[in-house]
This record gives sequence, structure tokens and C-alpha cells, in this order.
Amino acid sequence: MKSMLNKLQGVISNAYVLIVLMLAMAVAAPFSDAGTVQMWCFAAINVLLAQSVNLLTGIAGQISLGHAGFFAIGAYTSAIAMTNWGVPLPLAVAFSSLMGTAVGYLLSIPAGRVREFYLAMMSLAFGLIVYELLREWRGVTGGVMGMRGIPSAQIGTLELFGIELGTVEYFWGLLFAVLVVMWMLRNFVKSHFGRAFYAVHVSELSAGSLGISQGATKRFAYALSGCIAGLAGGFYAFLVGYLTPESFTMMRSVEILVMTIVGGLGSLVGPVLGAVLFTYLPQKLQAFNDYQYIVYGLVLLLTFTLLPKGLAGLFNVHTRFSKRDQLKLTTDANAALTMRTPAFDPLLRVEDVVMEFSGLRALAGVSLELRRGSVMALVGPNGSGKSTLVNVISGIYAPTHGKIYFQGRNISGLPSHVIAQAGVSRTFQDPRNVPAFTVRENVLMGANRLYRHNALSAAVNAKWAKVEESRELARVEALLGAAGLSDSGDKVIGDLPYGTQRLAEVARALASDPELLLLDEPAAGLSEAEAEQLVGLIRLAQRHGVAVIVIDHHMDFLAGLVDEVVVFEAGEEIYRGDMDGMRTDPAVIEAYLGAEETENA
Ligand SMILES: Nc1ncnc2c1ncn2[C@@H]1O[C@H](COP(=O)(O)OP(=O)(O)OP(=O)(O)O)[C@@H](O)[C@H]1O
Repeated sequence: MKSMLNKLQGVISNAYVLIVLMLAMAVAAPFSDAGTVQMWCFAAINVLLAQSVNLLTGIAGQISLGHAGFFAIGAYTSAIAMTNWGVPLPLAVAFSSLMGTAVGYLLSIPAGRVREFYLAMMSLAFGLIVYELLREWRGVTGGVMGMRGIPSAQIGTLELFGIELGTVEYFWGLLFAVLVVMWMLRNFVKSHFGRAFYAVHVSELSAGSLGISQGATKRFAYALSGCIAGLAGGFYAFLVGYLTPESFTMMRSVEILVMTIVGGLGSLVGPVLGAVLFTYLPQKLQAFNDYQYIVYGLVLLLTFTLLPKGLAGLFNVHTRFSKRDQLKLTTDANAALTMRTPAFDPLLRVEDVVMEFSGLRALAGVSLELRRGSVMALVGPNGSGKSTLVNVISGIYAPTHGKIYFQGRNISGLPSHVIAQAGVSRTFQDPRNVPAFTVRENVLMGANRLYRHNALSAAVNAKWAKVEESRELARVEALLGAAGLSDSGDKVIGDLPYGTQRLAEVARALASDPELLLLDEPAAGLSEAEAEQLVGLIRLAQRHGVAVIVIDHHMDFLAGLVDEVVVFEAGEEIYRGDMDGMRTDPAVIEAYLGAEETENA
């Protein structure tokens, strides 16, 4: 029984099954009655809408309660383009996508600045504004009476190059569009763009440290989502032949979001399942007469309670976030990191940096220099400013005073993603991985700054995109080997022990092929064997000329690994030198080691 269920799950999650199903529908369409094909058209439009929400909300993590706004903009744009300006069908539909893209981009400017509850409210407001505009801008939209007489496949008034298009031909066109959009989305989501969307979704702080601009990523997500919803709107207008604001109410927005969630956010198959269900459900529920909305509500409640991952969860559908399965890979352990030449030495110069938090001096004038291939430890009691220094160097905080030069360039106060792009990589005191990604995908995310191919190449799986993905996957494989994680590559990281997650985060930091590596307490919570793996990774970086700053309290771990130790107390340096000197330094004993011994006693 279980194996049969597994087989069924395998079949459903297979994209080819979906394609075969769609082709079968295309073949069956001419032999089906007009009402059935019409429903298939509505289902296809809903699939586009659900994919659009899935990209923005499921992948990029930006909730949308106003998607009917994009849908409406697409529908009215194409209708106006054809009826008022005589634009032919393909161009009119393309216009609706372009308009959706432009509005999506514009909306991202305010929406990208807010989160959670405020974002939900803002997207809701967007949908309401569009709805009101449709009602009030009578000269363009026809107001509450709407637009009628739009060429329609359903009525038989739609033409393409003089040939009449009926519902069946229109369905073929829609199906083709759905297939192309889903194929492109699948490739896109499995590329570094998809991983960047997810990185921003899970932690904007961590995304910045990977060289991913949260602002640019969100703008891109809104524009792409608007593009797909606009396309759906374009198709809708020429299917039904009339538009009124009542088709684009807040309820419609909610319905689009709900069908995506019920289908399963984050997967590509989920939105298809949700869209199909929500095309047929209202029709089937008509049998319940006055109670249909109660039954509708119950269906939703039950789905959310029993299937937290939506219908896709029921079928065990997992979207993976790399193109590994499609590529032939080579592994070359030496290819993990680039050999650095001493072009700029010192690589890092920190000059008199002060960091104040509302009057509290976390750093009180810190200066240091770091050479290529050297390892510096920052030690000191809790609250002495070690993490703050790492945060200031990596751009999480702009220093109150002082300068930081990296490769001769003043980077103080630059955004964290710009600093990461320049070659500064870091880990956090608490590992910040994407829990739903596998170990391999998490490490691969670190390589984000090294990709050069554009989004279109990623979406059509261009050769360039494949070459880059193979190259980075091979480097990741070598890094997984160096971290002792080769056997865990395919495991979902959120299910793994803390030590593995930490090691994977260090491997991820190295995957960016950095010049400077900043490790914030990387050995905390590691077993002895894992700590050895960590030492191996740091040495690998060092051999390749990477400069390393490591914060840690474990003297045994640091001994033999570091070239220089800097001890902090209350934001000031109280010792700089080697480990042996530190152990006998009176100031250090008084401020730090004495305290450690007392703590250990
Ligand atoms: N974002 C912040 N806002 C306000 N105060 C902060 C902030 N970040 C750090 N601090 C304060 O700055 C001081 C230095 O903290 P920091 O985290 O750098 O110390 P640390 O040496 O890394 O300590 P630990 O070993 O506990 O991580 C502390 O007093 C801390 O409370």
C-alpha cells in the first residue's frame, strides 16, 4: 500500500506527467463541449495567477493580498490596446505583461521597504486602489459599466491574422503560454536567481552577506510576478469579451492567494493543483445552495489544518533549487578556491573605528591590519565588541567614526551586499541557512556573487547558464568534501544536527571564493571531529591566500591555528600578539582569562 502511494507521489511530482496531461487536454479539446473547454481556459488562467503569487509569496516571501490589481491591469491594458488602438492579439497580450511588469516594479518601491503585517496591508491597499480606479476612471475603463464588445474567443469574435479563434484554439494558445511560463519558472527557480529569492525570503541579513541585494531582489520579484499576472489578465480579457471592476475585487485577490496556499507555496506543481481545485470548487459547491460559502470556508479550514504544506505536501512534491539533476558534473578538489596573489597587502585595514549604539560605545577606536593568508583571532569577554567589529567590517553597521579599507578601497558604511560582492564573506553566531534547502543548495547559495549569466539565460537554460551552474556545483562538491559533508549533500539542512549546520555555513562562506573570511564563533557547539573539519576548512582558505578573522572562546581550537590574537575589553584592544604571549599577559589575565578560569571552576 505504502509503496503504491510512493509510486503515485512520484508520478504526480514528475513534471513530465503534467506535460502529458496538458497535451492530452489539448488533443481532447476539439472533441469536448464548449463549456468544458471554457472551464479549462479558466483553470489555465488561474494557473498563471497562482504561479505569479507563488513566485512573489512562496519563493520571495513577499505576501500579496492585491494580486487582482495586476490581473485587472493586464486585462484592461490588452482590451484597450485592441479595441481602441487596433493592436493585434499577440501584441496586446504582450502589452498586458509589460504593464504588469512596470506596475509590479513601481509597487516594489514602497512595498520593498515594509514587511509582514504592513506589507499585507500595503498590497491590500494596492488592490483596492486599482479597483477604485477601474470604477472611477470612466473615460478609460468604462467605470462600473465596464468594457463590453472586446473581441472574445468565447463569443467567436476574436481573430488572429484574419483567422477566427474559437475557445478551442484559444485554449491551445493558453496552454502553450502556461507550459512556457512554467518551464521558464522551473529553470529560473533552480538558478542562482531562485536561490536569491529564497535567501531574501528567509533572512535579509544573511542574503546581504551573500552579496544579494534585498532591494533589487524584491524589485525583480514584484516585476516578474506582475508580468505573469498581467499576462493572465490579457488572456482573460479576450476569453470573456467584457470586463467590469467586479471581476477584480478584494475577494478575487484573496481567492488567488488562497488557491496558491492550498495548492502548496514554494513548489511549482502546488499552484497548478490549487488553481484547478479552485476553478471547479465554486461550481461544485453550487449544489449546496445557500450553504455554499460555509462549505467553502470549511474546505479551507480543513486544508490549512490537515495539509500545512498544501496539496503539494500531500503528494510529497519537493522543488529543488539547483540544476544538479540536469547537468553532468566533474569534481576537482583543487578547484574549490582560487589561489590569491598578494596584490593588495594588507588586505584589510581598520582605522580607529568607533561604533556607538545610542550612547553605548561597543567599539572605542579599534585599528588593525590583516595580511593575505593570515588568521587573526578576536577574543575577549562577552559584550567586548568582537561581533560588532565583524558586523561593521561586513557592512551590517556603518561605523560611527573611522575607516575600513579592503583591498585599498574604503568600504566603511557600504551596504553589506556590496561588501560581500567585493569578496568579504562571513558566518553568523547562529547559523543562518535556508532550512528547506539541502546542504548542497545552501552551500551553493554562497557562490551567488560568482554568477554572471542574466535572468533570461537562467530561465531558458542557456548554455552559458549551464556552464556556470556546473562550475559552481563542482566547487561546492569539493567544499562539501573538505567539510566532511559529502554524505549529507542531499539532506534537508533544517533536519540536521547543529554541528552540521555550522560546518555547512562555513562551507557556504567559502563557496563565494572570498578574499576575506569572517567567522563568528564557528566552533561553538561542534564535536571534536567537527572542530577538526572546521580547522581543515580554515587551513584550506589560508593556503589559498584568504585572510581569516575568527571570533572564538576555545583556546585549544585557536592554538596552532592563528597567527595573531587581538584581545578586546569594553570595545578596546588590550592585547595583540601570539597565543603564548596572551596567556601570560597580566591585562588579559585580569580582564578575560581570569574570568574564564573562574567561570570554568
Ligand atoms: N544592535 C545593537 N544595538 C545596541 N547595542 C548593541 C547592538 N549590537 C551590540 N550591542 C552592544 O554592543 C556591545 C558589544 O557587543 P558584541 O556583540 O559586539 O560583543 P561580543 O564581544 O561579540 O560578545 P559575545 O561574545 O557575547 O558575542 C554589547 O554591550 C552589546 O549589547
